Amino acid sequence: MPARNILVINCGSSSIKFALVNEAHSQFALSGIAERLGHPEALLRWQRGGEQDSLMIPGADHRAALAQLLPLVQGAAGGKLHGIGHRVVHGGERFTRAHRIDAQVLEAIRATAPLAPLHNPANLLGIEAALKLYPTLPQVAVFDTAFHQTLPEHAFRYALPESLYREHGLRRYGFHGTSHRYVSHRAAEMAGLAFGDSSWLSAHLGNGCSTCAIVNGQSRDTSMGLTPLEGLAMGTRSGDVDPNLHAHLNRSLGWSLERIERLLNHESGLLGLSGLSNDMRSLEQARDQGHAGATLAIEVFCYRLAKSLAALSCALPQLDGLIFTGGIGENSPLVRSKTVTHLKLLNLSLDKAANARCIRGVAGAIHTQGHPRVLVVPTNEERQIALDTLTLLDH
Ligand SMILES: Nc1ncnc2c1ncn2[C@@H]1O[C@H](COP(=O)(O)OP(=O)(O)O)[C@@H](O)[C@H]1O
Ligand SMILES: CC(=O)OP(=O)(O)O
Ligand SMILES: [Mg+2]
Repeated sequence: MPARNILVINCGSSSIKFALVNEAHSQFALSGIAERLGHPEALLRWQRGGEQDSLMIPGADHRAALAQLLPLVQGAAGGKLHGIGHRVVHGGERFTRAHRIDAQVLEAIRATAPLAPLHNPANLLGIEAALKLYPTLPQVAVFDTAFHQTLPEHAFRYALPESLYREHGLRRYGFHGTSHRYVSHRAAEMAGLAFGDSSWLSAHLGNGCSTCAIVNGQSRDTSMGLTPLEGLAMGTRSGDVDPNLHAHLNRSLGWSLERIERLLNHESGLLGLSGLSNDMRSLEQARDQGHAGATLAIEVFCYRLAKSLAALSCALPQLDGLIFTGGIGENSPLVRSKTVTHLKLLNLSLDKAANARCIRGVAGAIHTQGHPRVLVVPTNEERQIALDTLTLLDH
């Protein structure tokens, strides 16, 4: 049987990230992004075999952008596309693994939308547009939350009255599960350990950031909660704040819920602290030039990350290694070094040269000999989504 092609779609509110994944090749045949959807300056950018290209698609919505994508995808797949895998951020308690999309699954994703108002409605837009455009192709939903459904109750419950959990689903769900699962599996391979018999801490540091404790192949605790706002300081998200902040801003400044939601999701984190940028690359450059806001933003980011990792170590019987992944985790020796400096009580220590070497997709061990493993493992959510999609289509 020839190697199969899966189109992977990660739909945001104003963008669609996509990749054409072939089960036999680690490089994507095609990948790209359609961004600023709904705006006059909407743009489709893609790369294929080292070549980059772009096309203005003024005013295109999700469906129009997908319609533009299809010929590119079909061309790169040689006319042979086996299915579509969709990233869905929130699957609630219903989904513990990937599911073939049908009317019931769509309804369940819709029902979960109030728990992820920034993510699930966008994911649904992508799925509905793809179903209309490609009605005969099998389509699969792969959930960020699914991997975390193994959290024990003492880790997933908030200290709130039980009825809020039972009647309204208020609990910690966790996100980035596809990435934490992929990198911890790879880390076990790199270390020569069995995934089912090893314990890891993982830090996924992209625009959204989260940590996870993985024991014997299962997620046991994670830093994100009911929504992807809880936990670490991120690009534009605040992470943990005092729960009384909402009431305080409302009473003392008269801010509405919408205003507070915008503050915490879009104006905080690295951007809010630095007053400059949500992009770690820009902040590192500004820090080198003595920018006080950028310096503080990086310090807060790393300290909070270390604090979260130390807290999650409570969920581990032993530590077989700490994993760094995501755009920042894979590319910033500075963030890795500052974070590990706060974790001396976990006996962590980095090898300076190895830490400097692991950037731009280079995987490797960066710890000092005789200390617990620290690994840089490039994530590949698209590949994991494609593999989950193929596994489901095989059954
Ligand atoms: N060389 C680098 N040094 C520091 N940070 C980097 C570097 N390259 C990328 N990043 C950071 O990675 C983050 C984006 O991560 P990524 O995983 O691509 O995001 P997303 O969650 O959108 O997939 C940004 O903060 C970006 O600045
Ligand atoms: C769940 C989440 O935070 O996703 P992203 O990192 O793609 O924003
Ligand atoms: Mg990414």
